[in-house]
Amino acid sequence: MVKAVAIITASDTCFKDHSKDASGQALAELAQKLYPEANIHTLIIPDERELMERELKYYCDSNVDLVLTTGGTGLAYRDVTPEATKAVIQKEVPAITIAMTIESLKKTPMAMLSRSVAGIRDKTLIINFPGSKKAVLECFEVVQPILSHAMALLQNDLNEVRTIHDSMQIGHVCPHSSNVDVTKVAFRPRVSPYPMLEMSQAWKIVDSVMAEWSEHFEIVSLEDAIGRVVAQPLSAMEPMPPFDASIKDGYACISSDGAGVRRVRTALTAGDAPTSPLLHGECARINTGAALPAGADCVVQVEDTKLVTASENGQVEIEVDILVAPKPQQDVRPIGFDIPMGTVLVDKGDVLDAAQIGMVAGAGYQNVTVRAYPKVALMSTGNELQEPSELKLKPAHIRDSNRTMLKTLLREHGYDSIDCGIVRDSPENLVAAISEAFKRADFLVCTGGVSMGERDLLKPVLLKDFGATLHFGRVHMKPGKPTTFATCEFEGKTKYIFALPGNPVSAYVCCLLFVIRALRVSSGRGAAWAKMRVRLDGCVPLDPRPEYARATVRFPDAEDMPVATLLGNQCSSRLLSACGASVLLELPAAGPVAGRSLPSGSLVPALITGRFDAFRSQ
Ligand SMILES: Nc1nc2c(c(=O)[nH]1)N[C@H]1C(S)=C(S)[C@@H](COP(=O)(O)OP(=O)(O)OC[C@H]3O[C@@H](n4cnc5c(N)ncnc54)[C@H](O)[C@@H]3O)O[C@H]1N2
Ligand code: MOO
Ligand SMILES: [Mg+2]
Repeated sequence: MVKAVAIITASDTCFKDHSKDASGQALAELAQKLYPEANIHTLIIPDERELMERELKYYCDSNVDLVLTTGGTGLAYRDVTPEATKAVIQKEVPAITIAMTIESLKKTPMAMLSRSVAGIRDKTLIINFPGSKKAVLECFEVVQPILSHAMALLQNDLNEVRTIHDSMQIGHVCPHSSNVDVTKVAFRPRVSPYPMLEMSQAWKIVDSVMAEWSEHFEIVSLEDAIGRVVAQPLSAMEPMPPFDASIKDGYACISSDGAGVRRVRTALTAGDAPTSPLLHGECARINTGAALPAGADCVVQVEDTKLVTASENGQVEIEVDILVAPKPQQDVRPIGFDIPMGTVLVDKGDVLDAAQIGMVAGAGYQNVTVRAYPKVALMSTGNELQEPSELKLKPAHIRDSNRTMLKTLLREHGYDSIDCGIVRDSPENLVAAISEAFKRADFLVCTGGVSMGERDLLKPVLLKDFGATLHFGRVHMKPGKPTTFATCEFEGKTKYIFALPGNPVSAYVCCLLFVIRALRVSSGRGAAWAKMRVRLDGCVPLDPRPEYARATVRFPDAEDMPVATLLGNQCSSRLLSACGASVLLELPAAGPVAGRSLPSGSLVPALITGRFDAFRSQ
């Protein structure tokens, strides 16, 4: 267990201006990612041997597990980090720096000029890294696989050491190995072998894998086209309006007649076909949307007229007075005013909304060709699960809430799914059910069985039985840490697997953040959720992992920021914390300061994943 890591930057330049310390910053981020629960201490000192020795001793004697230095390893006069390190270590571990050098030499012969040292003082491992960010990133990748084992050896953690040795015997140590023997529970890895990716990396992977999705098309009726992505443009085959139409209820006139009394020749309501042309001195009573008679070039609204004579029974207007001289084209929509013929009504890539669908319907289309959605299969895994409809709960059982939730969540975002039921936690059951799901769908979204328990079999089954490529198996996020994304070839087709954690809130959040994102990318829509900044209306404790906290939002005043209220306890099992959520607050990780919280009034980014008609606040 790594509780504390220290990063020391040795550089005269960075000591004067801390903002220049890119390599120390990079090391701190890498260490935090690898050991999210650890305290990370950072320090910048000038290239002074005595100072370096003092700080190395201080951290080692304070029981820091790992000290990583950056800088001062070269040939310059003031480069003294290796000398200081040699002075404090009791045993050198030369192969660590040899491995780093071998790897760096593949990139640049300059690696020959690094004099890095690695060694141990009591129970602390010290490693010198070069002073550039690029070199730090490359060298860290080299040493990362041995760090946890080295820590376990130094801390005399016999269990951990034995597990790693055993798993080396049976081939467990490679994170993406398919050689996983799920029958040997004692030899299962006790530390997750899956690298913990940052959210941004995980999203990048999802986006790039889904970008490979081959486009398919389907024809759907306009009524089913809401939210779909247009694959073939549609153009107006006729102008809108198809005739000169009145914009007002009034009288169609000849503008050159000016103001004055007119004989009311006829009455035209919407849908009436005009008969003979108007003559000078005449007008036609007309309604909004009706076609103007030939000869008329303007409409005078009824408010600007006065009755002069009418039939005795009041049924017929005979003469009206036009009080204001009209202008040509006044209150007339000429042919094609709204949509000229040939206008592109919807273009390739448009995401259809109700207005577009109405416009296309108005142009005479009944169907539209859109990007096909992937077929999605939904499956819950777990020996403890019962169908929600079962009347009585068996001992230690719960009803499956995830499947119904995910089905409706997907539907809310426009995606149908195929129900593949509940699958029990055994390799045979999982293999049979996953094969069946692959026959029916392109995407498999399943929940449960992705963490560290001996019944968490999804990852080994995907790797061993389906030869899947695991793109990631852990993400630095809460909730959803063990979220898994894999692809595999099945009967000549690529299948996309989102194995979400079983905890209902984790399944909910990860469906929004990964599955819906992937569905959007694969159907040609933008990946990202719209974001806004909100003001917290209470103090919010921070988790060691970056957190997607569920909250409602209110808009107190047009001038003010929207205000977010957390939906109670954010425990991953408590689905109440997602009920009525309008947003997922993007809370930062607490970082090295344990117990850190954001004070009330802090501004945080929020992903808009829900509606704003939330009914609850707790
Ligand atoms: N030793 C460790 N244990 C756990 C870790 C870890 O890192 N080390 N991670 C925790 C985290 S974080 C999560 S999230 C969960 C993920 O668990 P799994 O994906 O393996 O899911 P299960 O173990 O099958 O179930 C977890 C939880 O959720 C309930 N569940 C499962 N399916 C459903 C469903 N369809 N409807 C309702 N509730 C469901 C299940 O009963 C469990 O309570 O692992 C932690 N453990
Ligand atoms: O990541 Mo888990 O989803 O915290 O409970
Ligand atoms: Mg589990």
